[in-house]
Amino acid sequence: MAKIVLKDISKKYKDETVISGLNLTIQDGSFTVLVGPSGCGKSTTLRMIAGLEKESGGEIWIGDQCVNGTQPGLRDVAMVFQNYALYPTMTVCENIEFGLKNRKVPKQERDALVREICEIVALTPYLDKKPQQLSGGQRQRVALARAMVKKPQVFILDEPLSNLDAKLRNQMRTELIQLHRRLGTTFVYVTHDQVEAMSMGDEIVVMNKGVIQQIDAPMKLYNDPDNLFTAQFIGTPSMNVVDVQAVQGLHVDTSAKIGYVGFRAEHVLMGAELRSEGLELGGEIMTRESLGAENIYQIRSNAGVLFAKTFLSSLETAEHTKVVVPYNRLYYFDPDGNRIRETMIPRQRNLAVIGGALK
Ligand SMILES: Nc1ncnc2c1ncn2[C@@H]1O[C@H](COP(=O)(O)OP(=O)(O)OP(=O)(O)O)[C@@H](O)[C@H]1O
Repeated sequence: MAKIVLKDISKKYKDETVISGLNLTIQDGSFTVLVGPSGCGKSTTLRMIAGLEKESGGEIWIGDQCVNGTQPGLRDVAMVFQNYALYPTMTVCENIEFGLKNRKVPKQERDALVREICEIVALTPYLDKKPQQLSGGQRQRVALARAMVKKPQVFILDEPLSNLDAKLRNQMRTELIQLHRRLGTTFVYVTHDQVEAMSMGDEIVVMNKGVIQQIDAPMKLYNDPDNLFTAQFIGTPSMNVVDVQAVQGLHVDTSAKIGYVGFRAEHVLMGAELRSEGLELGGEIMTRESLGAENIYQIRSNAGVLFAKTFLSSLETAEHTKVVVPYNRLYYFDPDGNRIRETMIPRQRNLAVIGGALK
């Protein structure tokens, strides 16, 4: 087990800086997920920790060792990738023990290790099979087992589930969470899928354009985002955000300049739930997505398309509707997208209106 510390890390490819001034501490034994849109620098960060990519500046510490310049094989880190990279001509057993053989681990010890690990990842019945005789999930387990026999201080997983179908992906997520609990080793996991990040990580690092936006536990990110990027990246549907210019009658006590007002779809009140205090908007219901107990509506308002989520019985599409968001459910951001936390509920407790007069 080991804590990982990245100090002022930068990475350039030729003239292009893809990461600059990145500082990150990954706690010993945590399941830390790096998440962000494609190209934001997640894999590059991971590959620098593993030693597969050289940092252009800064220091990387694993445990009490600065590993700048240390070869990947000597970092006590095991990696699992999206493409399992198994040897097709070798059996499951041979694939798993390959690294041990290279390290000249005696046969008896090798056999015991392979048996132990295969029990954990439920591969014992498949030891003599070749990779092409296995399902995607089983192949991914072989890749995991191959990493596990090294008994590394740190597991690094780069989108390991993205080749699996939705059902198997769900199952493997649960298996990985259980595996992490069982091993107690530091897991660093990369995904572009915020749902995967939220369901697996105990600590989530949200990245955008090579810059860390926020590091927090999943629900803290969702309920208390530091900025517009995190607010809109985490959660489905995404947080509704309107330009403050589109809002009339909102009086907020704050010293900061408000640029945007945000609210979550599930905090939108409709029909019988409507109140006489809050942010009110009207519009046409464009679509209704029924999730069984809940409905998600896309509403076209004067301030753009907004989402509302409710357990109330269905409203019809094309219907004109009025909705209200209570003041204590509003998030405020400055014109640069930074969260404004020090706000007071509006002095005038009445309705503010989005998008001008209602029809
Ligand atoms: N070998 C390379 N040479 C030049 N540019 C690179 C190289 N590898 C990555 N990049 C650039 O660095 C940036 C970060 O890439 P990286 O693969 O880390 O992103 P990512 O967040 O993991 O994206 P994805 O989810 O698509 O894998 C991208 O703009 C990419 O084009």
